Amino acid sequence: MTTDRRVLVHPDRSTLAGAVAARFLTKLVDLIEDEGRAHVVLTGGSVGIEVLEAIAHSPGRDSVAWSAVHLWWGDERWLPRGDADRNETQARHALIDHIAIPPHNVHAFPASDDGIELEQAAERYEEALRAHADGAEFPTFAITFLGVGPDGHIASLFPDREGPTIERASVIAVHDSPKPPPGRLSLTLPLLRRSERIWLVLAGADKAPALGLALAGASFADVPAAGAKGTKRTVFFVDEDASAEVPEALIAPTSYWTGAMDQSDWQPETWRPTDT
Ligand SMILES: O=C(O)[C@H](O)[C@@H](O)[C@H](O)[C@H](O)COP(=O)(O)O
Repeated sequence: MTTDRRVLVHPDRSTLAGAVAARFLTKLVDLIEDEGRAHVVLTGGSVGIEVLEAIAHSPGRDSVAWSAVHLWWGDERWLPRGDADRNETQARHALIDHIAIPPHNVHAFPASDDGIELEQAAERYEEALRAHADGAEFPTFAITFLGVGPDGHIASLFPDREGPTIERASVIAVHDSPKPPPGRLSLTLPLLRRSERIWLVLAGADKAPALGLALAGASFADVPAAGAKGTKRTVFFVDEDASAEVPEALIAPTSYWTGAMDQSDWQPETWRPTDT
């Protein structure tokens, strides 16, 4: 078993979303069979939501015992409950409204019209996490999805802000997000890194430089995606445009061949497709 980071390249974002959805459902069924329950962290962003839509449209969707799944978010935008730009709203429309998951298993961040301040909202979410920790400090996240911004941000941890380097807290209030809205809530890297599997999903040529830097050893203060590392697996699911600056050695052989790969080099026995 390796915790090395792996890059899986797909021809386009639609194929990427479909492939991640298929992997997710298969893995989730196995995890529930093995562990009895699975805590999953969702992400906002267009690619993350497309993945949720692909899950909702998958024939395997209803093969999951959703009552054994708990859904969390890696971050949230400080907007009124039900606002179309909230990650929760988009995830409900894309997937949650279409699956038989108990409402108390869906752990949304507080909203800006809940009558509390951003800092109190961060405290409340941390309390909710601790309340579902099964005797540990926090739940063990089986799979954490993360989108990646063109600047390498993940969740609401942005370069040139204090968020990526915060060690003392697990859930923080963000007041100065360069990506609107300025007010956000975010899990911090120490909490995200408790995830067994971190699945980063990104597409588009504008993501290529940040991905290349993240995989080439940039510091997570400069490129927060560089700090995303699961305890068991870290997989970057990308489309071909986003893979343009990925070191060749990190691109896992996939069912999709880019022009750069020489098919004669692939020894299928050295790569386990279920290795995610
Ligand atoms: O609240 C958010 O905006 C997300 O959590 C953010 O971290 C997002 O995942 C990235 O900005 C990538 O977004 P795209 O997939 O749309 O590029």
